[in-house]
Amino acid sequence: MEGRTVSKQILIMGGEGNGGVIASAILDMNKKGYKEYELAGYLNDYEVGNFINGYPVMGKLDQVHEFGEKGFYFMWAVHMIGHGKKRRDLFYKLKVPEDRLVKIVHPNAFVADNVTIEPGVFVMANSYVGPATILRKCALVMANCVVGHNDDIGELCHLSAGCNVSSYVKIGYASDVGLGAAVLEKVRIGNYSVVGANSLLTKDIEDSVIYVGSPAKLHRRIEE
Ligand SMILES: CC(=O)SCCNC(=O)CCNC(=O)[C@H](O)C(C)(C)COP(=O)(O)OP(=O)(O)OC[C@H]1O[C@@H](n2cnc3c(N)ncnc32)[C@H](O)[C@@H]1OP(=O)(O)O
Repeated sequence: MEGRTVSKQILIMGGEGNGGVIASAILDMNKKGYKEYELAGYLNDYEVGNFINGYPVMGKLDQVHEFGEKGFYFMWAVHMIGHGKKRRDLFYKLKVPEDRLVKIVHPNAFVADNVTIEPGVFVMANSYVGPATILRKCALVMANCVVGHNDDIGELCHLSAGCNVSSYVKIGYASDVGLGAAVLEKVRIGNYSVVGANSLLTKDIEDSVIYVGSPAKLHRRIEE
C-alpha cells in the first residue's frame, strides 16, 4: 500500500442542487490531481435507485449510519432557503456522525491559514475567506463569495453564490445569505434567518426573519 493514496468514498446527503455543486467540486479536484476524496453517490429520500448527475442514489438519509459503518464519508447538502429550522432539526434527528463528515475546500478558493474549518464545511471555487474567521459545521460557501476576516459563520449556514460578508459578522445557525447579497461589518444575523438575493444588510436581525432590499427591511417572519 505504500505510496498509494486511498481516496475517501463520499456520499452526498441531498440532491442535485447544492449536492450537485459539491459533487462537481469533487470531480474537478480529482481532475486537478487532488485524490483525497472520490464521489461514490448520494443519499436522498426521494431518489433511491435512481441517478443524480450520473451517480447512484444508494440509500435514504437515515441510512447514514449503515453507510458510515461500511466506510463511507459524508457531505451535508440539504439547504432549502428559508427552511433553516427544518434543515437543522433533520440534521440532528439523523445524528449525522461528525467523524464521518469531510471538509471540502476547492483549490481555487483562497482561505487564510488561520481560518477554522469545522467538519462538513464546503467552500467552492473563487471564494475568499479572510483571516481568523470560523466556518462552523456544514456551512456552505458557494462560488464567488467574499467572507471577511474575524467572521463567525454558524453551523448549517448557506452563503449563496456571489454574496459578500464583511468583517466581524456573526451569523447564527442555519441561516441563508442570498445570491449577491451584502452584509456590512459587525452585523449579527440570528438563527434560521434569510438575507434576500441582492440585498444590503446594514443592521442586526433576529431569529427566523427574512430581510430584503437595500438597505434591507423586514420582508416577513418565517413560520416553520
Ligand atoms: C447558486 C446558488 O447558490 S442559488 C441559491 C440562492 N438563492 C437565492 O439567493 C434566492 C434567495 N431568495 C430570495 O431572495 C427570495 O425572494 C426571498 C426568500 C427573499 C423571499 O421569498 P418569498 O417570501 O417567497 O417572496 P416572493 O417571491 O413571494 O416575493 C414577495 C415580494 O418580495 C419581493 N422580493 C422577493 N425577493 C426579493 C429580494 N431579494 N429583494 C427585493 N425584493 C424581493 C418580490 O419582488 C415580491 O414583491 P411584490 O409583492 O411587489 O411583487
